[in-house]
Amino acid sequence: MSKLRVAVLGAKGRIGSEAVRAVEAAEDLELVAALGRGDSLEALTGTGAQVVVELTTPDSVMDNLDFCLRHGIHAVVGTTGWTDQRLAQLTASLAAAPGTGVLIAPNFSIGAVLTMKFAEVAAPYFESVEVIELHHPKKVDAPSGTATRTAQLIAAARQKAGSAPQPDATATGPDGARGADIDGVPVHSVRLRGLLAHQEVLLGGEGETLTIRHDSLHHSSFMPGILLGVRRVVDTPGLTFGLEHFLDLK
Ligand SMILES: NC(=O)C1=CN([C@@H]2O[C@H](COP(=O)(O)OP(=O)(O)OC[C@H]3O[C@@H](n4cnc5c(N)ncnc54)[C@H](O)[C@@H]3O)[C@@H](O)[C@H]2O)C=CC1
Ligand SMILES: O=C(O)C1=N[C@H](C(=O)O)C[C@H](O)C1
Repeated sequence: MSKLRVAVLGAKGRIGSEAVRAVEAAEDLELVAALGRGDSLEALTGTGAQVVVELTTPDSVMDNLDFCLRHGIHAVVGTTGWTDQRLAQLTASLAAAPGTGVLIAPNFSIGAVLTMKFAEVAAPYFESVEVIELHHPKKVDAPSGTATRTAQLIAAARQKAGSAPQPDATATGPDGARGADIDGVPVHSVRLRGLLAHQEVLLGGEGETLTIRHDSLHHSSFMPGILLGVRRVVDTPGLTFGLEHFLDLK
């Protein structure tokens, strides 16, 4: 059986360099390009890449995906910065590229995907829900893509269940003291030397709390999810948002 031809964008970055090693080590995949900032995307067509793993920056991802879709190259995207407007733009580009698949995964680690799922299930059962994400200090975006997605899932689950607004008597204090408001869910971002990627979802009800915590201790935690995405995206045209769809968790 012929190997799937894979390219990595952001190949010199923290997660991109780990992805290069993971693709090289996979027997059913062939790494055909490992591109960094400034490298020409023409290498993708020149090498016949079938799938791109996009691990760059929010300011690069849209142009890179535009190139991929114009050339019928599938994409597995870990880069953050996904707004409704960007998703609408991508959906329009995908409509003009029938048969091409894009997976956007806010988080590729199984534990983080399960954290999001557990939080979504638990959220309607508690009065209060807040998210704390903790990352290394070189991260450029806040809140993290994972925390943003977690808060959106929590808010949607609470709205569906008819949950009341969260209790919060805060009337004074500096801006930001209560975190970012993502669909009514407070999200707090910590940037700390020594950390990699961590998240806690705190839920509170009458006389009890529940804490759901996940820790990515090494970039290797994201690799099985990336490889799963590469193998599945080629048979999944259109936009898939969230690795849970490839884990049969939805
Ligand atoms: N979904 C997930 O599970 C994960 C997502 N991420 C996300 O992946 C992205 C990258 O994270 P890190 O590796 O920590 O950042 P990083 O800054 O270490 O790496 C990004 C790399 O992309 C390169 N780059 C920028 N524009 C480029 C372009 N147009 N073409 C090719 N390369 C380009 C940069 O020069 C840099 O080497 C971030 O958005 C981060 O949040 C990170 C870890 C896990
Ligand atoms: O920048 C990171 O490191 C990470 N980014 C993703 C995010 O913003 O959620 C995934 C993970 O948290 C690591």
